[in-house]
Amino acid sequence: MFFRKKAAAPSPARRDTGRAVATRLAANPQMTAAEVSGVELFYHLDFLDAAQCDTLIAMIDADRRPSSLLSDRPESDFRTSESCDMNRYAPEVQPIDESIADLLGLPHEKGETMQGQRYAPGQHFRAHHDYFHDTESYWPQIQASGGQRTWTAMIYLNDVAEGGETWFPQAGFKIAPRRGLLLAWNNMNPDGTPNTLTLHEGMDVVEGTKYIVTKWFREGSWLKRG
Ligand SMILES: O=C(O)CCC(=O)C(=O)O
Ligand SMILES: [Fe+2]
Repeated sequence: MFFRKKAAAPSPARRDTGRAVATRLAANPQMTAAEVSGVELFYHLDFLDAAQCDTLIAMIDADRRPSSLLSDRPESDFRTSESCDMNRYAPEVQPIDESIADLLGLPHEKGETMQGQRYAPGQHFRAHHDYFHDTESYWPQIQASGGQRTWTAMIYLNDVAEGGETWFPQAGFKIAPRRGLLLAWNNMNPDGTPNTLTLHEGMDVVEGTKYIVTKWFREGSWLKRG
């Protein structure tokens, strides 16, 4: 009898989603594929205009609360930003929410509620994976709410005077906040297993305030049908 750490099982559904989204993004002339090793990562320099960014920033400022962390071992210094949920049916949010899903070619039902995030100087989100770990106690609840996360889309709502870069230390990629820029990456490997190289960090803001929105997509439907 051998006892060894269970390897993640390949997933044809996640593999197919990964391929379909990457093919769609690669075919979009407004998207650029980032030169990184081992992670599928694309960006769009001007996904939102200044007025859309300002609207979302005002909503985040009005509704922010300390960010939370889904983990069996939360650390107090790990994610020090503030967050809020962006109601997908709010008239200012809905067109943006749907345009992100359309950009990736995913049904909006697979998208979690868009999250607004605000980082003051000294605040950060330490290195983490966006995918869920099937060894954590939250896993059954994740499976019941659409399963594993596949793609992440993030939009920077403003320029930041210093700091606040998003850093992928293992893939060797770092990008500074730039108003309106959308970054999207596949959290899975080509075979549909979690890609450890997607480890990333929201680095400390040094000067200014950083505002972003993040949209995580699940393999199944996150939205409950009523
Ligand atoms: O703030 C950043 O640059 C990264 C945010 C992030 O990783 C997330 O929201 O999952
Ligand atoms: Fe993340």
